[in-house]
Amino acid sequence: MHGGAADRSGLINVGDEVCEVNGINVEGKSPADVLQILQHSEGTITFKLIPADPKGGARESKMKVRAYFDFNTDVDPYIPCKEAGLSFTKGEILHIVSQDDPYWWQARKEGDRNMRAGLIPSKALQERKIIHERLSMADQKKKWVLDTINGGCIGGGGMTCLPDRSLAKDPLCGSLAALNDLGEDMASECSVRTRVKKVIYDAAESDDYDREDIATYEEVVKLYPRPELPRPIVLVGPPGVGRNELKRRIMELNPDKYHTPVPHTSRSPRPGEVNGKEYNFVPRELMEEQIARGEFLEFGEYKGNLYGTSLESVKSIIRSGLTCIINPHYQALKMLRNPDIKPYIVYIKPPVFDILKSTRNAAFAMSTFDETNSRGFTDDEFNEILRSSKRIEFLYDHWFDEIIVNDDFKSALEQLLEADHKLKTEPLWAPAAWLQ
Ligand SMILES: Nc1ncnc2c1ncn2[C@@H]1O[C@H](COP(=O)(O)OP(=O)(O)OP(=O)(O)O)[C@@H](O)[C@H]1O
Repeated sequence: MHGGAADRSGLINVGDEVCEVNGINVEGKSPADVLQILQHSEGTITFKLIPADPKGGARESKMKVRAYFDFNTDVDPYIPCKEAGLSFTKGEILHIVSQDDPYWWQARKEGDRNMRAGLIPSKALQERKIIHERLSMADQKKKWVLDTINGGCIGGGGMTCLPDRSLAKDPLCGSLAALNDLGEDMASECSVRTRVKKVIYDAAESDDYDREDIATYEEVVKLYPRPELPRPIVLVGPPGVGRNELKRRIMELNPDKYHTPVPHTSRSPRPGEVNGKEYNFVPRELMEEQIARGEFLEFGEYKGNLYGTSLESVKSIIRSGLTCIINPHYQALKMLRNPDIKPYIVYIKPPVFDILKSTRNAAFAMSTFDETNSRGFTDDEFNEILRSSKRIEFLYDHWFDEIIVNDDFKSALEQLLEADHKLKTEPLWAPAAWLQ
């Protein structure tokens, strides 16, 4: 292990061949056999080695990654040696020091310079675990449907059938509970979708595509602030959580610093509307062509007219040296997260139901689920906000640079201003791919 006793002694190197341990010939023996001998040895241990080519010694890798999952060495059923494992939580930065083994990499936590390296699952191993997890979940759902039908639970005498939640305890099924909740959410979403939005946006990519992505590790580097090209702030969150209000207020506080792109529309200007101010008015055919070419971050149709935000409008604000602030539909994240834009993604999270309801009611907040915006939120709508927040977190939380809980509005705004200050003054971890 990097940083372990053998490594620190400087006497044993990667590639050395072990011939004898305490005088016992171990040629042809497996590593497990040699470990047995070591476990039964006391005091000084003597190795007889054939040294590897001194010039061919393994160099410590400099790769840093952000972990996109939690790993707990105490509960992992596959780790060859629990004591040698390195537990971590989602979002932590790990310094990968060795990828020699295809299944178990060696890593240190960023900043822990003196710490001995520990074993972590390799990308390939973690991907296999996730695929296994998804397959067992699909099997479980199939089994549940069959059991339900065979057991006569559908319409059967008031009996309630629920999927077996105990599976969530299996370490390989760690996110099963989240997925089950999600399944229920999707079913219940249908019942709440009676709302009419002012503008219904569609993004080019679908959620299902994103769910196919297997998030394990992402190589990261420190990105230094460039005042001439400020990174845009992207506010994501469930509809109705308050992203628009936060964007409006931050721009009101600093009109010379923050800008938001002017949306495009295919509808004709109304009296008094100026092209490039309220909207960029474009002919429908042109907007359709631009959408087909993938030039729109998000788009949708409302009352026969197209509306959307173009990628170019975001880029032109960045080039002007102003901080672009946008609150797109969460499906636009995939398109935004690229080296040209380098977004700083802030997730606006709703507080728990009681606080969500009391803060919004106290502020006489207007429901964004109501087309006329003339009434408060209903309990169903608060629940819908919470349900869609769970869904967004499940799909995209590994991309969030910052999470702000929007309970008290003033404090949420302060946190957003602090986040922007950090963005402008500190080097922050970002995907290495953005610099290549
Ligand atoms: N922390 C808060 N406390 C009280 N009211 C709030 C808070 N945050 C937002 N609101 C109010 O909630 C309502 C909805 O906010 P907003 O329009 O910003 O939501 P949104 O996330 O942009 O939703 P949509 O994407 O559906 O337009 C507004 O009336 C806003 O003033």
